Amino acid sequence: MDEIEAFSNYLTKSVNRRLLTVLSRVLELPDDYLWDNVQSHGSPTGEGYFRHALFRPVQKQTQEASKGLRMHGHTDFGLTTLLFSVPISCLQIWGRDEQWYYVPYKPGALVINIGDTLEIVSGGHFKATRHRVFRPPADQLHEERLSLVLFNSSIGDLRMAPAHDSKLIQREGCVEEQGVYKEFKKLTSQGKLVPTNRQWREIQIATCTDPTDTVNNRVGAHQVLIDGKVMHQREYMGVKVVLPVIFDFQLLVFILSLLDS
Ligand SMILES: O=C(O)CCC(=O)C(=O)O
Ligand SMILES: [Fe+2]
Repeated sequence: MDEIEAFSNYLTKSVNRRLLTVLSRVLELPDDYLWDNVQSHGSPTGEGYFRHALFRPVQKQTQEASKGLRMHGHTDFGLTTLLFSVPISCLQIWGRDEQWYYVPYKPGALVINIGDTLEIVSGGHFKATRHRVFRPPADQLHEERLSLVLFNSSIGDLRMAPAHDSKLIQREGCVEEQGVYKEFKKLTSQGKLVPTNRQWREIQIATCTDPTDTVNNRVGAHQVLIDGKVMHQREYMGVKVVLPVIFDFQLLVFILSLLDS
């Protein structure tokens, strides 16, 4: 336990703090701005957590119900997420060309996701990383996968808002046309309160949808068609969150091959 605590402390107070320094500098804020004003403190991970999970290969029935999906496309709620690069490829990110890509394995590397809070604090200059967990390529389907993730959380009572002290935001304004920032902006411009970091975090964790739920994971339930693309749509506290599913032809071929065998 002591070792885990020391490791969490190191990841949060050394690695993440330096990361927040770099991100503060990009926003032309004092070096410790994000660490002092947004990062949650009080324990090794503040209100965030360090998660260690070992995933076993999934059974055929689960594989078919989930269509290979292990976690829906989403953005993390907080400031930054630190994921340890692992040799079993499951983590995917959404590319600018609107395709999902496996994050390549780099021994000893950390994968850093930008979370919703950081997107909003940065006035949309940083985009929250859209990612999902998907079945690995065929040659890794029977392997166990270790997932080590540090979620850096932001101060629970804080309402999410752009850092108006940022010289970058003062000079260039906010980037309003995308992501969760756009939805938050809509609420504030209607004079409504946006959720606090704690509310945003808790509702997302509590209502996380199950990829094997064949009742809700279909168009007309949790999914909608936008410009011919299948999107996963949820609403949390008046904030609409729409994330891509897309139809995967490789997957169709894979399922048909399972039915054949
Ligand atoms: O297990 C992983 O690689 C990522 C998990 C994840 O994205 C999450 O828990 O938010
Ligand atoms: Fe995530």
